[in-house]
Amino acid sequence: MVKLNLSEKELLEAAKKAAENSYSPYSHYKVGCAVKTKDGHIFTGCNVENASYSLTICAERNAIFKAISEGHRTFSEMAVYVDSEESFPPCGACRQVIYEFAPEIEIIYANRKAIHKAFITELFPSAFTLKKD
Ligand SMILES: O=c1ccn([C@H]2C[C@H](O)[C@@H](CO)O2)c(=O)[nH]1
Ligand SMILES: [Zn+2]
Repeated sequence: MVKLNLSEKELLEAAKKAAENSYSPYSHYKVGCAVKTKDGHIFTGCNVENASYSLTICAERNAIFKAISEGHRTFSEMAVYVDSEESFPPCGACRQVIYEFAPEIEIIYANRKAIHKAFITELFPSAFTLKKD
């Protein structure tokens, strides 16, 4: 079990709260994510499912896209919470999106029983990138 500092605890609490808004009548996985921008704002997101399953958006991408849409592009921390007894790190699609905006970020991912931490570079080695303007 990893130890969290105060800022990380606050972020995980925000992710947990966001999971309460999860719309997941198909998988029943309630996922919440909170990202902190380098200037200290917290944005949250939950997973939103659809009867056409592939249209589902994960909590992580929802949180990041909300921040980007509000003009925030630099992130220092991310926490993901799933209201379940099993934990999973972000899916492949989310890893690609996280890497785009925060290639050095450490991700806290937790469930009802355990807390884990991993850098995006560990989860997503050899990332696909392009030169930016
Ligand atoms: O990184 C992930 C992986 C899955 N989910 C959601 C999508 C779907 O609603 C449910 C089961 O895949 O979990 C996330 O929110 N984040
Ligand atoms: Zn995902």
